[in-house]
Amino acid sequence: MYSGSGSFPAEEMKYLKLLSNQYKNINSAATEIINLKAILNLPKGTEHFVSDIHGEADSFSHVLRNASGVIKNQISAIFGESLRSSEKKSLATLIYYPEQKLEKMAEAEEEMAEWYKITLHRLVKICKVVSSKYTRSKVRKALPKEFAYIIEELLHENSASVDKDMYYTEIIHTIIDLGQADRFIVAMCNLIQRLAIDQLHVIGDIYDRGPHAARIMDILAHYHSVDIQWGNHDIAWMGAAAGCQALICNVLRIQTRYANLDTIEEDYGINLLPLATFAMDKYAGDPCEQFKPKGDEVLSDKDFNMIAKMHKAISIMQWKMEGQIIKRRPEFRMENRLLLDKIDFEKGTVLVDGVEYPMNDMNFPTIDPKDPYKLTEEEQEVMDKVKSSFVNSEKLQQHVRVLYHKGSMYTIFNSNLLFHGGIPMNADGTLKEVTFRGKKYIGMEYLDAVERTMREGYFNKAHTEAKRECMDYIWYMWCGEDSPLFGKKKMTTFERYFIDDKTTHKEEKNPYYTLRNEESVCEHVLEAFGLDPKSSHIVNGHVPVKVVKGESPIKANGRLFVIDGGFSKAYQKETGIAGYTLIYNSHGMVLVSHEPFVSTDRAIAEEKDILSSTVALQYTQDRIRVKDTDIGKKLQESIAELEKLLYAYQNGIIKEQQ
Ligand SMILES: O=P(O)(O)OC[C@H]1O[C@](O)(COP(=O)(O)O)[C@@H](O)[C@@H]1O
Ligand SMILES: [Mn+2]
Repeated sequence: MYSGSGSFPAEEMKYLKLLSNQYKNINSAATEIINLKAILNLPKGTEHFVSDIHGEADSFSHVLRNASGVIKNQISAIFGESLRSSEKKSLATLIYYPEQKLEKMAEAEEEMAEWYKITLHRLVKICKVVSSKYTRSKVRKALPKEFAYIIEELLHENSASVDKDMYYTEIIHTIIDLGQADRFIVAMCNLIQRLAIDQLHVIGDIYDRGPHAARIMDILAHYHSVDIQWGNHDIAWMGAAAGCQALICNVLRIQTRYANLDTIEEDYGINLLPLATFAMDKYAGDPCEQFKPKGDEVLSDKDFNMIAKMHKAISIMQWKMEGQIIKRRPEFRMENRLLLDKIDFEKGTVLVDGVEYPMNDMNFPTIDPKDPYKLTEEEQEVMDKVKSSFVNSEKLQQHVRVLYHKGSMYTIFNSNLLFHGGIPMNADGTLKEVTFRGKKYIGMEYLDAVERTMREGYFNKAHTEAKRECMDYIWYMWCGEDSPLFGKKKMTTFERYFIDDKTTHKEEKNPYYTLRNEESVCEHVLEAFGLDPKSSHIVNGHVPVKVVKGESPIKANGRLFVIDGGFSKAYQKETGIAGYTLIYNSHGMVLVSHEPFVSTDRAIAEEKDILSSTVALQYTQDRIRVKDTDIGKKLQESIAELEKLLYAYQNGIIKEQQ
């Protein structure tokens, strides 16, 4: 309680008077204080962390729907042995995919009215548990409008008296009689899904490799509470959407590499015809051996060959556009990536860091050895058309704005520091000083400066030098050595396509990626971000955890988690699993690993859930409450202000309003 003496300083008075417009008298201020104090004592909401989704919308969506296995566990905890395991499975499937499951039930179930009744009672039970740690007002906000009142009644039912029991049974009857059961069940299932995850954190790399990044972006755009830490693949798309030609080429190269043209053409309405026609003509007799698309997509021979040609055409354009950036930005110090001018067109070799290697492909009809970084007229035409499609794609621009709006380079949330890649570090574990746009930065300040540039590159006026400069920097963040999102000495894309000697494919990582295994190093990073080194954690993605080789996602004695578990199918043979979710609930932290997801169809028809297992736990002794969280701190500040207002009312400093 505030125990001041006399009046308040002028500034404070101004603020309290404003506050008194909202809490007009002693009663309303006191009520609000009581409410806020009650919230402080509730268990903290559950946070889920995922990363490196790489276009795998179906498994990502499933993991959201089943709350990384939490809902299934809750069903078991609530119903225990009182339900058969097949019934529990069926209930779980209903909660994850209510519309589809209802349709199936309508076909198969003979006693539909009875099924509705039993199901509604079960759903109410689950809903009660998942909503129990939120305030009524928060649950109310999550309720679909049309059923808000009824659901609230049902949630706060405690059938102590016979009368009440009849009342609730009557509600359920009426819902069924009025033919509203389906809609009502869908509403309840969505509510359970929504309440199971209070805050979602995406630690980057939503895009590339997998087929449906656009669908993931649609889900995130409408998600009730999410923050995104940009990954290198996300910023590649952000730069491409801003109009950076080198990144447009990169994005298209990766889409053709994984034969994911649907995202480009269907989701984003980007016309690839100019590229396809050009590639079919220019590389007509070329089998484009090195550019055959990856993945298990079934393609006709015709499509397969066409995509390979497009893949090669856009890759050559990429190296040209990148070469132009490297030449106009000597400050990037990326001259070792200028390889087109190191090709010996007679000998069929290339010089990489002074060593000569044979090239496995020498058909370069568009490269002029005297001016290898210049686009041909035709390439320029393709570039112009494709670029215009990117900057004018309404859907892409909308998704990129979501990335800007909900995303950032790093986030600090409830004492956890989240970022996709790494913080540039010296070999001795100190943070590396980086020169960025002519100024020197370290650690957090560097990431802040990068973030400003990321925003400027997109939002600044088109056709200005400032915007162009920022777009070049966005490209640097995709593949530059000192990029916190990339953090490897070089991206050896050219070598991977054209040099068979695998030693040239190596991409040496910044010391951060090994030093982060040490607790003291993580503590140092946490401190540099203003966090308590003994109680905070770092959460990273970006580098797949090679579980098959015995690598652990938990590093530095539990100070750091790497949660790139391989949502991406292409990386599952490396990781041996199909993704992680880190869960931070009121009991502590839990890391859950997921088995591969088969398909949404089988998840519904055969009730196949993702098998998830707990790989690590960090449980606290006392339950973590809202007062221990960031929101709790804000609430405590509000309470302090309200107590001052109360004091002002009680001591005649501010007049009560009616
Ligand atoms: O496996 P792919 O698709 O060939 O990609 C390899 C490239 O992807 C990268 O690993 C970057 O992607 P990630 O951020 O997903 O690691 C590069 O370092 C590497 O050159
Ligand atoms: Mn990455």
